[in-house]
Amino acid sequence: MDTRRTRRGPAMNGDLEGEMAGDVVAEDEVAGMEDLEAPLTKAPHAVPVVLAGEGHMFSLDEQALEDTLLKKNLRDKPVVVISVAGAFRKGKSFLLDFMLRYMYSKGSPAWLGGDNEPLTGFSWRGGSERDTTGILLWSDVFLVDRPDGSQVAVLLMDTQGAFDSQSTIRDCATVFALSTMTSSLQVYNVSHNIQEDDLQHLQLFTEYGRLAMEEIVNKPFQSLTFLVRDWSFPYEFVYGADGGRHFLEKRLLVNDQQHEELQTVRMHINSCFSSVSCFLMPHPGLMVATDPHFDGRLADVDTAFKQCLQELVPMLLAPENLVVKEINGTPITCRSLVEYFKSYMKIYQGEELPHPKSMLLATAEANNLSAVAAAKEIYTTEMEKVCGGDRAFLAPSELERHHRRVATGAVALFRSVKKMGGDEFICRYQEQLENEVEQLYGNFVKYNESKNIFHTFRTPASLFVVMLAAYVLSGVLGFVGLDIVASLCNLAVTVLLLLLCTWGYVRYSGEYLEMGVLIDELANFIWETMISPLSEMLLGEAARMTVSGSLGAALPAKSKRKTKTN
Ligand SMILES: Nc1nc2c(ncn2[C@@H]2O[C@H](COP(=O)(O)OP(=O)(O)OP(=O)(O)O)[C@@H](O)[C@H]2O)c(=O)[nH]1
Ligand SMILES: [Mg+2]
Repeated sequence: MDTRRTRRGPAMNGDLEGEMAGDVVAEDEVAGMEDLEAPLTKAPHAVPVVLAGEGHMFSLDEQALEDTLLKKNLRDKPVVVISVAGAFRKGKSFLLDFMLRYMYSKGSPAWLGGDNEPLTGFSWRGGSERDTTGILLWSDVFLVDRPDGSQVAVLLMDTQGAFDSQSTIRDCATVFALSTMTSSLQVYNVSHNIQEDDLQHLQLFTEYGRLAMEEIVNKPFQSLTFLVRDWSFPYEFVYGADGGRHFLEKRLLVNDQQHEELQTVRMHINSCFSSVSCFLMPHPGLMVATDPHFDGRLADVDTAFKQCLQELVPMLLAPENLVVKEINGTPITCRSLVEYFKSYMKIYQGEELPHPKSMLLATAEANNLSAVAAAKEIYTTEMEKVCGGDRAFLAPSELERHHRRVATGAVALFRSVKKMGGDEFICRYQEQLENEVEQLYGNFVKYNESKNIFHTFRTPASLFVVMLAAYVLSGVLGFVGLDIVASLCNLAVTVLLLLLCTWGYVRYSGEYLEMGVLIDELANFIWETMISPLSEMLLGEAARMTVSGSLGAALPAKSKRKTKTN
């Protein structure tokens, strides 16, 4: 009997202990049928499966996940995953522990428990610092018989609260997205009201989830329930599911008078989930919210809260209300859930997904980027005026002068636009602008060079010069009797002529561009290694001769003058 007690729920209702009747069975009780006599020691507990590691990286404890889900009696059962997510310190784990009580009570009307039982299960506590980290599953997966005769495995999932002081937006988005992607029902725990920022964060996080899903189906996620805690306006919308439905209809209403921003967020939520509902929960009482010694006993909880729990928990967990997890319309078993978990996790550990950012960072980035784009636009337009398609070739020094002038103007324009993010942030974007402008200038330089007629004709000129030289050489060699070498020169003339014709055809037709590039490279090589050094040498020689000639002519005149003055 002792061992069985350890195997039952941690917050068992005394009167329910020992009862096995009903249609809900903790999985290890079924598993245990095979080896009932084996010593059973480990009490049901929360199993961390997604662990928050150093450097804001999450890792998956595959072993723990497999140990929880791949038990013989479970692995091929369709799985129902109920997750609770939302901001930190808002009673998520506390609520999950009531769900555990319900699951362990196997449908008993007295599932809520006795007045003086402390609430145990997933770790919860008072205080202002976060408690839950990563994602945890309850070690007992509950096998439930549904009214249609099918048996499903029910898994409860607790998640790290969002927006605590140690998590980045990316951390929050990852936990929320992972839990939404792997659950059939996501309970979005919000406080007091459904505010616009709650909707915006939901939009951001679900979009982050959608990115990681391979095939985007119409509705990537299943059910979403907004759970509004500490609802204070029952005179407008009554507590519970009914009031919640009316309240949500109003909150998610899309109409033409709304700003586009408000419409988009609502349409996004409707497009992401197959069903969306809402439940309005009253305040649980001051003892729950403020007493450091409160241990979860019902005696200290307000009656209205308890009444609502009696409505909420069966609404989520009663056998007839359970919805099997589906991905792309296919029901998922515990075994496939393990695989999905692994592959989703890999995507979030990789670097291919964009990093969600805080609102300020995203806005600052957007307005700095748009200022960069405007400045680049000005630079391009002004430079086009100087050396665009309809302009003639410009001397490189002149082009550079214009570049300096226009680039300075573009940077000045960037600086003059009002931007968010602070000086250091803005400087980064200014540097980016300067680099991009330099790249654009590089393109303008190349474009300008292509307009240089000498540059354009460098290839045919090089080929022609070599061809002429080979032709003359072949004549001279033939004349002195070196016929074999002369024939080789003639062959070179033919090859060069063929290359010249091919180059002309490529330029004219725009076909076989690779061949054109090869011929250009060959001609460039000839130019750089033969023609250019030779012409420089000849020009240098000619200049030297001219200078020495003019000096020679000038010297006697100078000496004449000298003698005259003397
Ligand atoms: N005001 C209020 N407090 C609640 C409610 N439910 C639970 N609490 C209290 O909120 C505190 C935090 O409860 P937890 O369940 O640990 O909250 P959590 O959302 O899991 O917190 P993290 O794990 O840090 O994200 C506890 O002191 C609870 O007594 C509620 O509906 N309203
Ligand atoms: Mg918690």
